[in-house]
Amino acid sequence: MTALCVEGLSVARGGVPLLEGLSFALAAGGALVLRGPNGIGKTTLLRVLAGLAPPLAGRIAMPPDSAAYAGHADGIKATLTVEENLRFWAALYEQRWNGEVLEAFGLQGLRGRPAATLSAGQARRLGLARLAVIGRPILLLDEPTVSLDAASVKRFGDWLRERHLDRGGIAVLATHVELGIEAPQLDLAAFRARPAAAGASDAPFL
Ligand SMILES: Nc1ncnc2c1ncn2[C@@H]1O[C@H](COP(=O)(O)OP(=O)(O)OP(=O)(O)O)[C@@H](O)[C@H]1O
Repeated sequence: MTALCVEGLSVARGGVPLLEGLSFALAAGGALVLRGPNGIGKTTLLRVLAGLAPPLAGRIAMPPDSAAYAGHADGIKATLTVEENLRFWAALYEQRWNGEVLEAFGLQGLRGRPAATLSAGQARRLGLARLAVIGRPILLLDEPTVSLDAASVKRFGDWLRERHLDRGGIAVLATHVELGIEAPQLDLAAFRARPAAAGASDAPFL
């Protein structure tokens, strides 16, 4: 059964430690909402969990090839249509194509449109629909509802609850928006990295 376990994790950005001593565990069906002010390190943490950047310290345990990160860049191929993009991703991840995803993300009327012509919210819906076709059980979601209207937020929340979490998926989300899922919140302010202790630098040699 899929699980995500984080122990004593510290992360840095641009060489600057941001968060330290993070531990949490999620079993199948579990979700966690990351909270904290701008710049605390939510994106950095999600990228480290996704394996896109190395941790400073600590351990991340999950089954191999089980996570997908969805960040600010939607990763959409502009010259392909909406449906071609989704079929491309499904094939890349060796998943069976199922056209139901178009309806689940409100894309059926846009299936033949070149992705380059989508509005910001429509492109975001396509980027989120990617998550539904690649079949990864652990979703790492960075502000997934940016640019979405209220109906699209609800549609995504419903999909996440009914089609992902209720089927044993896991999600870690940075979001300020209510998605209608039951999830504990982790306030990252409590894990802000302390400045290096006095005397720890090599200033005497400068
Ligand atoms: N390329 C970079 N090089 C150095 N520092 C960076 C870089 N990108 C971001 N930072 C800094 O790293 C810190 C953490 O950024 P991060 O994007 O993880 O925060 P966040 O909690 O996701 O913020 P927000 O809520 O604004 O999206 C911030 O202080 C930011 O200014």
